[in-house]
Order: sequence, then structure tokens, then C-alpha cells
Amino acid sequence: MSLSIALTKGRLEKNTVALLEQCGYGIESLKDKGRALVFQDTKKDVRYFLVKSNDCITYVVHGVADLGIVGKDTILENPQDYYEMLDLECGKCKFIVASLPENDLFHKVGHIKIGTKYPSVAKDYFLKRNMDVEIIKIDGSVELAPILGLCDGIVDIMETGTTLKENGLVVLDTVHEISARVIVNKAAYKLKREEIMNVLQDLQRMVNQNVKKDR
Ligand SMILES: Nc1ncnc2c1ncn2[C@@H]1O[C@H](COP(=O)(O)OP(=O)(O)OP(=O)(O)O)[C@@H](O)[C@H]1O
Ligand SMILES: O=P(O)(O)OC[C@H]1O[C@H](OP(=O)(O)OP(=O)(O)O)[C@H](O)[C@@H]1O
Repeated sequence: MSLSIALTKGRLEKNTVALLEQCGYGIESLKDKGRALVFQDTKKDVRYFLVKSNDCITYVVHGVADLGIVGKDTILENPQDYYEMLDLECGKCKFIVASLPENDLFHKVGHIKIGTKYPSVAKDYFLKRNMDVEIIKIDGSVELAPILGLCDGIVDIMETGTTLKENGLVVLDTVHEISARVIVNKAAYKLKREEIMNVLQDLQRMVNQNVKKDR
């Protein structure tokens, strides 16, 4: 049976495509893609498509994609009905809480405002700490919000830490480690189990090899 795999475009794309290539899959068209969005594997009965991270989950939940490759950040923000099967150990970054140094949230009394692209993750984090905060959804350049006084702190992704540093913000806590994950549609996991397990095993083998190499 044929498989469809939704790949997150953008930052995860290069690593994902490299991993599929390492597995020996026929992904030439993905490497030289132009503006195309759907790609047929030249060696296997697999079709790939490139989508935004939240849409990757939508396609998998609706069964249009059997598998998806997406960041743990997106998974934590969209805990829907799918299986999370594999950590690809790439696209590594983390969710952090940050603020201006003089605005330490954890010692602030009174109303606290948090700016974030990830309202659900942020809400969960502060609820677990019994802190009643107001979450303000921001779509980008999140580091700007506390500087301009829109909020007291942020929950955002940090990779190298450069953006925080260049904007004078400091990390107060780590919320969650992030890496790329493989998610699987629940019905497909039953109906196409053998095909899906083959892909998962191929990927796992390469991840193990890469992790060993990096040690
Ligand atoms: N420095 C980083 N900032 C954001 N995401 C990162 C970073 N490093 C790795 N990632 C991972 O890459 C995934 C895709 O991020 P990318 O910025 O390409 O798309 P996006 O989050 O949809 O943002 P945009 O709306 O800017 O396209 C994230 O969901 C996350 O798992
Ligand atoms: O720790 P760093 O390596 O500096 O990376 C982290 C930055 O990258 C992401 O933003 P992105 O570039 O996706 O832009 P955005 O602000 O439009 O979301 C993230 O939201 C941080 O701002």
C-alpha cells in the first residue's frame, strides 16, 4: 500500500530531507523542488508533501498523510489524536521563559503578562506553577514584546540564544526540550502497519547512526 508523508517546511526541511536520503529513499525531487509541494519517491511507493508545521498535524489527524514530521513544539501546542512514534534527534531547540533582567517574573507580585506564539504551552507551564498569568498571543518577533512593554515575559523557542542576547533578554527557565518527531495517523497505523513500521525502522536506524557519529 502506498504511503503519504507530510514534511514540515522551513527550518526542519533540510535535516528531514537529508535523513530520508540517508535512508536510501528516492527524494531527488525534494532536493531540487522549485515551487512544487507534492513529490513522488522514485524508489518507493511513497508520496511526500511540504506544509507548515500546524498543517502537518492537521493532515495527519485527517488521514490525508499517514505520517508527519514535525517539531515537538507544534506537538505540545496541538495535542490531538495521533501517535508520536519517533524522535529524530534533529531540529533541536527548546521552549524557554525569558524576560528583561530587571523583570524577574518568578519574584513579581501581581498581574503578570506573557507574550508567546504558543499560548497553550505557556498557559500549561504557569498553571502547573499555580501562577495566574495573562497570555497574549503574538505571531512573531516575540522578543520585542517585553521590550516595548506589551508583556512582562515571553515563552518562546531558543536555539542558539542569539535573538535573546541581542535583545537584552535573559532565560529564567526551560519549559521543554524540542526536536523533530514522527507522528502517525491512528487508522493508518492499523491498516498500513507493515509499510509504516518499515519507514520508522529505516529512520530509527539512521538516527542511531547519526547520534553515534556525533558522540
Ligand atoms: N531557532 C528556531 N526557531 C524556531 N523553530 C525552530 C528553531 N530551530 C528549530 N526549530 C524547529 O523548526 C520548526 C519549524 O520552524 P520554522 O521557523 O521553519 O517555521 P514556523 O515555526 O512555522 O515559523 P514561520 O511562521 O516563521 O514559518 C519549529 O516548529 C521547531 O520545531
Ligand atoms: O535562539 P536563536 O537561534 O536566536 O533562535 C530563536 C529565534 O528564532 C525563532 O524566531 P524566527 O526566526 O522563526 O522568527 P519569528 O520571530 O518571526 O518567529 C524564535 O521565535 C526565536 O525568535
